Amino acid sequence: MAAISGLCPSSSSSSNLMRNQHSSSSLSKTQLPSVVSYQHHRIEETLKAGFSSVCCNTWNAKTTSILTHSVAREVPANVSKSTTTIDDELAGKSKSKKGLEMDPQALWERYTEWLYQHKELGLYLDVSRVGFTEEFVKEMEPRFLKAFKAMEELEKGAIANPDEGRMVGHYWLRNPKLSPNSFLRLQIENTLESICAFADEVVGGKIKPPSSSAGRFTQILSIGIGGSALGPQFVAEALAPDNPPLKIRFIDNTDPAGIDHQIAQLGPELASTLVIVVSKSGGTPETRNGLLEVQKAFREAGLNFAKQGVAITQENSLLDNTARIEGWLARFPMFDWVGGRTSEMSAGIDIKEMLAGASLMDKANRTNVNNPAALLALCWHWASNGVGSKDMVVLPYKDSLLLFSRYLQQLVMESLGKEFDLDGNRVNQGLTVYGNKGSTDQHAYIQQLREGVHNFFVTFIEVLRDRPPGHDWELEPGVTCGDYLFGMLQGTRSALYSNGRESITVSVQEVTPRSVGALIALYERAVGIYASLVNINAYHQPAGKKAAGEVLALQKRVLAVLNEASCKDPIEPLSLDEVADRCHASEDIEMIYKIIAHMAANDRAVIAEGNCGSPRSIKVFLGECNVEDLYD
Ligand SMILES: O=P(O)(O)OC[C@H]1O[C@](O)(CO)[C@@H](O)[C@@H]1O
Repeated sequence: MAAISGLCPSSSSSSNLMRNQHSSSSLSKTQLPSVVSYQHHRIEETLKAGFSSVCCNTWNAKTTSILTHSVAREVPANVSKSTTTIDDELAGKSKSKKGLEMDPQALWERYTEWLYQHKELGLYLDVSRVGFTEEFVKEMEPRFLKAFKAMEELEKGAIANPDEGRMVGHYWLRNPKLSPNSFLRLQIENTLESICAFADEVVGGKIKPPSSSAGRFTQILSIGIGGSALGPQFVAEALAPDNPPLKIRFIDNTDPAGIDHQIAQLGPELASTLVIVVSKSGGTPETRNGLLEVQKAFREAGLNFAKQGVAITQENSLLDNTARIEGWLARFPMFDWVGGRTSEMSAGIDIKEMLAGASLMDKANRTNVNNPAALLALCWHWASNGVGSKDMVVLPYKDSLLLFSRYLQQLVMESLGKEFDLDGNRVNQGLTVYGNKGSTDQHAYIQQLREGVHNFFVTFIEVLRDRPPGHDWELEPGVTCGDYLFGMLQGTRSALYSNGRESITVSVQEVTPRSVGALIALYERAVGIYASLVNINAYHQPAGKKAAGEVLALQKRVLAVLNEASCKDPIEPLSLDEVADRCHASEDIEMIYKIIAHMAANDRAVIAEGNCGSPRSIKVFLGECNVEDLYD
């Protein structure tokens, strides 16, 4: 508990949970925003909006001054209008009144006091622009203790996913020695070795496609969805070299036009394409559909799919069995105890380096002292009141990290978006994540973040190195292209702060397999800790794959009814009411209308007469009657 008390910047203990231990700052307790009680803060959200004054007014904020400030924020006439432009952003200033009230010295103190650094990884975490108070940190301490304990148990192999009765073992993937038994350890180590060996042989041309003039694989087509797509997509985008030995493209949906597009883009290179089908369960319909479409394209091109197909899935899943029976080129396991959204480290690009980065980050997150994931979780809890009342906007200022926001969207929202807590209470928890990339977004929705509805907090992802050494040049005196990107980030951070909008900044030296692994590990852990703080299971996905099944079952009944009526002589066109009635699904009449409209739009032998704008006028029948169907 003593260590936990160190959460507070005012503590004299050297064992601070998250605070920068190496700080030389002598910020005293009285300088902290200690007047606002946490409870009051919760009840009076307006006070929260006045956080900039908490931070800005020398950390000695008085309740009255916050209220005054808060009220001022609501009275536009008293506030000089923010008229910031890109130039202002580059100058790091906002013309809002609130900006003028800042106390830069106190802000600098808070920055240095709380700055987290992981020296070996070259990673920094700055939470100074999140306004959590000393009281808040203290109040959260017991929950953090519980979360750390739960994480310790999880890493030892506890059933941390109780709804599914599963262990949660993604941390073992980057440190197999942590596995609860030697069987699992060997499984992880052997899989890693066999994936690396396979990848080397594919890249080196030892494993080659059977009938390509290229003589080696030139393309990868990855088929998967959710965690079985977003991780590889993010990592490929972040880390692929300019001219990779194999180019990678993805099918991550059941949109036929999208699938056709990917196959068309491959053209004759289909013959030298390695198709990797990723599905933990091995039965996800979208992935199955992508596979069937691609297999059809192979057949039509006279190619043998099995010789170019790789399955990554749980042993004995439908996909695994299919791949085994059809004799696919290779099969690699996904483990029951690794969730799809945390499976990024189970196969990929230069995974050893990624694993090393993740492992270092895990180690840093395993301590009760100066723990970056706990610090993130604390900020999320503070910013969203522990109930997701604010959205998390993720802004990576680096093109290659574009997909990080989408990746985090799944990781965070699928893990935290839960109806019930661990005690069975309905809580409807969550934390909304969205984002694209800076500075591109500067010319889009950041306008609203800066001046509009205040329903978010921001996470900036900063990459310190602009380009590989030796490639930079000044496009105007003293200024490089990368300086602009830097200026955009810093200017936006300042402008948001001046307007009372909180932000976190995560900085890495460069985008490398190691830093990407560390980023993934940082967020995986933060999600796990946050889930403990709000008492939910982060590791299951009860809502998952239920969407299409009922609709497709109804579609089959509609087709059967239409077929029967259309085989009569003369054909019996039916109204929608009649179809619904004969399907015994009157309550689904709207869905029946949509099914018929969709089939008619796709030339599926359904003929609908009448005006689609007035569904009640429609009469429908099949262009072709299938007599055999009647006797099925
Ligand atoms: O890897 P699978 O089993 O195909 O699942 C794909 C995705 O579907 C979900 O299970 C539920 O939507 C995700 O968690 C997962 O990433």
